[in-house]
Amino acid sequence: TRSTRPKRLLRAVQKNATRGDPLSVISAIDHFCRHSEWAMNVGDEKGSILDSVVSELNPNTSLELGTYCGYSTVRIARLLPPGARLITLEFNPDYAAVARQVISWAGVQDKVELVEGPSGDLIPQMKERFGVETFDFVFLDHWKDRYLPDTNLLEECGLLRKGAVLLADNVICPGTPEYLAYIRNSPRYESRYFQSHLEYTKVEDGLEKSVFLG
Ligand SMILES: O=C(NC/C=C/[C@H]1O[C@@H](n2cnc3c(NCCO)ncnc32)[C@H](O)[C@@H]1O)c1cc(-c2ccc(F)cc2)cc(O)c1O
Ligand SMILES: [Mg+2]
Repeated sequence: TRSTRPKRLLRAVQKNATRGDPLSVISAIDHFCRHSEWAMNVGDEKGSILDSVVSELNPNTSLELGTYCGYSTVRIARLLPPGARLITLEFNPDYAAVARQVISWAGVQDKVELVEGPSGDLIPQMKERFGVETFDFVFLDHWKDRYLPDTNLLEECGLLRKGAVLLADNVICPGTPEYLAYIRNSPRYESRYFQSHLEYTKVEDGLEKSVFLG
């Protein structure tokens, strides 16, 4: 079947990374994206900021919107304490199939639940179907015009714990203007911008970290 960029990325992981070694999977993907084909992973520079937010928070229950090839899924999952879990949502079955293999190559599959489907349908099912009480951490990296509606959905479904952290990728490039305007002006959030660069480039981009105040 036709080769796609995610499939070529997966082949690079299987060729260059060591099974069960998440760091080797992360660096194999970063190398592939720098030297072979750019891909929309959060990347190493913004990835280090993601790592520090996750390590400081030590979240028990995390949500990722937009798995793509599983790069940030692996970055987050490798830092989670035993018993903690990450639910990641991906509605493209081809991307989901690649991500499942990247996640298991890294050996973090026991901490990750990849659910195929659109976030708009799945978020309201988190409590009943997935036994989630509230999320401690949410990483937003899916369609940029869906950050705000999905944040409102998480609020409406009572899925954010007081003190929960939302970390949004690409708030500059491609940009998420409606989301930024909302989250920076809402009295229910305390936000901070972490300046960085678009993955594998010198273009400015950054992450917005927002604490839900309840
Ligand atoms: O567009 C970007 N990301 C989108 C990610 C989409 C992934 O998430 C999945 N997805 C989307 N919506 C939903 C959904 N729910 C919503 C729909 O129901 N529910 C579940 N899964 C969903 C897709 O299937 C993909 O797997 C981006 C672009 C650049 C970029 C910058 C500069 C450039 F020049 C070019 C590109 C850089 C980045 O870091 C970026 O993240
Ligand atoms: Mg992104």
